[in-house]
Amino acid sequence: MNIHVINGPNLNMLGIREPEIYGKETYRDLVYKISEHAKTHNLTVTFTQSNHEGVLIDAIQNCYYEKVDALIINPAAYTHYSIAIRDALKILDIPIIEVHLSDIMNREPYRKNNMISDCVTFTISGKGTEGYIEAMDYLITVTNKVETDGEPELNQV
Ligand SMILES: O=C1C[C@@](O)(C(=O)O)C[C@@H](O)[C@@H]1O
Repeated sequence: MNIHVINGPNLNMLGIREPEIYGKETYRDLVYKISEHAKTHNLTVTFTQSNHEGVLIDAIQNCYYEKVDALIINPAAYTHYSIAIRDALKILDIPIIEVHLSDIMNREPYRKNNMISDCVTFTISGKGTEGYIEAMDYLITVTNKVETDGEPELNQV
């Protein structure tokens, strides 16, 4: 399985940026953690981090062209107001897991506004960097289930 991981604005500043909210691990630590987990489970992961909305949209569209199997995305602040990112996610017909390091539903009221939650497979919020690992584990479980269960209606004689 080949998974793309997209992180939005200011997530490159993890470890420096409000560590009491987002933790002490850096973006580099996050990429390492995800990559190590991917290695042990035979997954291919690629990454995009950008502070620019258009770059994030290009990365989402690229998942379509590159035939990526699943997307893990933390659009950061764009979660709360980007119709353009919402529209781009609607293009994809693959599992999309939305991850937030912090618990966005229990912070400032404006973070409750979520433009993408109804376009994603599910949302993991408030689990720090472990949220990305949980998203990968979910994708592994779902993929194994599809492989094990097969497509019974096609196999029936
Ligand atoms: O930049 C971020 C990070 C965030 O997506 C998170 O991971 O907790 C939550 C957003 O509200 C915020 O703007």
